[in-house]
Amino acid sequence: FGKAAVMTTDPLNAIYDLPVRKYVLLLGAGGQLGQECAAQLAKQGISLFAPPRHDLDLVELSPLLHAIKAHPPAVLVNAAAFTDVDGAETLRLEARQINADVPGLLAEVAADMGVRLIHVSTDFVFSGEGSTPYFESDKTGPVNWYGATKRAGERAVRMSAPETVILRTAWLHGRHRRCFVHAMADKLARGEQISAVNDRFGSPTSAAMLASHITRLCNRIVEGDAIEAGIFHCAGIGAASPYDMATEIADHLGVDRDLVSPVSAAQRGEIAARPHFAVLDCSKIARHLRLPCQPWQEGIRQTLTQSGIPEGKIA
Ligand SMILES: NC(=O)C1=CN([C@@H]2O[C@H](COP(=O)(O)OP(=O)(O)OC[C@H]3O[C@@H](n4cnc5c(N)ncnc54)[C@H](OP(=O)(O)O)[C@@H]3O)[C@@H](O)[C@H]2O)C=CC1
Ligand SMILES: Cc1cn([C@H]2C[C@H](O)[C@@H](COP(=O)(O)OP(=O)(O)O[C@H]3O[C@@H](C)C(=O)[C@@H](O)[C@H]3O)O2)c(=O)[nH]c1=O
Repeated sequence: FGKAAVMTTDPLNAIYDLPVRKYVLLLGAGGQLGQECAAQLAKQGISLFAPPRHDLDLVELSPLLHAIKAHPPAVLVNAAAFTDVDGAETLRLEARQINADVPGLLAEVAADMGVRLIHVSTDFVFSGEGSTPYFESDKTGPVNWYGATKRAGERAVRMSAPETVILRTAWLHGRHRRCFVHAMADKLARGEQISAVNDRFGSPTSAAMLASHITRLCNRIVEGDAIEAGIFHCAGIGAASPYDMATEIADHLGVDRDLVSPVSAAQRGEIAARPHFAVLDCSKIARHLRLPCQPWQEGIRQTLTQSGIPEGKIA
């Protein structure tokens, strides 16, 4: 008496309603990239299982691995990660578990079951010491713990499931989660002065573009097309500093570029080291998978527009 009966249903049960070997299993569905992937996959009418973290914590992986074995998807997209670069320096074990151990275990089951894995990685696997864009075959050399765990994830996945498509991306921005682009746009729209790093370069990437490429790959795999495996760089084309991004945002808004003050990375006083020049060459994905990337400026404007900040709003 006095105790209410609690009915619990396993969220993983929903997998069994989907067409075996014809659906996409998406992890990290609540994240910046994951939300965009879920939206685009659903729009394409692809059968999808995209459990949020509160339904499926990847720290407890066995029920998921069991479900994949019992009812395999066509594709497993891993967009889940520990992405707090400074936080990873102290939460080392947690970062390693999500970024390296979990992908390795997923890859083992994917390979056993003949499921294609699409795994997302980062420009932070590189040291950033050079001054020319990185190719997929270039030597890695992470300068922080996040990058080290992501490189370990790449290695674990390739070892267990050589058929995996690894998409290395960079400096993601998008409409679904507050990011650098929104923070800068809000301040500039209020006429506030902002400071942005001008001695660090990367490849800012729109989550919408990356999700569109992932969706197209999923579509092809579900349809039974042969997709080349390996590492592919998939990012905004060109090199940009945060200062370049901020001035691009100012131009989009139609506000004075002088509101953006250049600062050095050293002046920001960050916890984790970051690569100085981690620009990605994205020609391989265009050539081999027929998925050309967009220039980084186009991506910034896409995110602003999709976030309800159209061009010249402030002018
Ligand atoms: N953001 C960026 O600039 C870049 C990201 N990448 C890579 O792209 C991919 C997507 O990143 P992005 O979307 O930006 O990252 P987000 O941090 O926005 O999303 C990551 C998702 O993973 C989830 N997650 C973390 N830990 C667990 C867990 N234990 N169980 C279940 N889910 C978990 C997070 O849950 P919760 O929502 O609760 O936090 C979140 O939904 C990652 O592989 C990342 O390394 C690569 C380059 C740049
Ligand atoms: C807030 C702020 C940031 N910045 C710079 C610092 C940094 O280089 C950049 C973006 O800030 P972030 O905090 O997002 O930086 P960071 O955590 O380094 O972002 C990284 O995240 C992980 C997950 C990745 O995989 C990387 O590709 C990269 O995107 O802008 C400024 O110059 N001024 C500012 O006011």
